[in-house]
Amino acid sequence: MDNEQSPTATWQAKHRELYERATRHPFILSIRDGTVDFSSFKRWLGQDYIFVGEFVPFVFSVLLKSWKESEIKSDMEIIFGGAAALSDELSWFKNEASKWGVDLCGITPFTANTEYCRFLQSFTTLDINYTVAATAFWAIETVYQESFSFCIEGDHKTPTELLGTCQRWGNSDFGQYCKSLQQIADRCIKKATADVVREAEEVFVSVLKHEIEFWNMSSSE
Ligand SMILES: Cc1ncc(CN)c(N)n1
Repeated sequence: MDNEQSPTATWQAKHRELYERATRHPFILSIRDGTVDFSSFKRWLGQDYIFVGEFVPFVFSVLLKSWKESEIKSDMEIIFGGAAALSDELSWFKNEASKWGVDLCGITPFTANTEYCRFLQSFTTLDINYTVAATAFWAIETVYQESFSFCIEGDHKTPTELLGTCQRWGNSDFGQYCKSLQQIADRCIKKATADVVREAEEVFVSVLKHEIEFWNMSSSE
């Protein structure tokens, strides 16, 4: 990052309590300390497969906004890299579901998931600008990166069966990708009007709240 303050880092600090609840949720802590209930993990797996199905059009809508609104060519390359990886991600979910005996066809989304997916859909309209959408995209990916990387850092007791899942979002390449998304969001926010900056911050907070609800849904009966 350059010497100037990063707006997204400022928001991470300002909303620290919420940020911690999203990235250090009891569900994640239970994976890290090895006490996770595998039925919760299976619930998360099925629900997240549905979520990723909705995340695909969201990411492509960010890509389209970047093509239309960004003067920096590399933004599109970074976002397209993320979009292209989702095909592999959906295959990973199918493979993982068959390993765990989760029937992906028979899954009904829970309320928290439906509401998060509706939130994602709201970004696909043309009136949401690139700055706001790029902020949401960075925040969504970063919560997973910070959560799952914590499960494979230091003195963890993550069950062997879950290491692949944690590595999927916790690996350093994914971390680097999230940093690139953060740089995109920061650059856009620094140039945006006060109204857009306010909207982007609200969206950041909304992502954190949706992520917390998503973890709650996964870990509760
Ligand atoms: C709920 C949720 N948030 C984030 C991600 C990471 N793309 C995900 N797969 N699911």
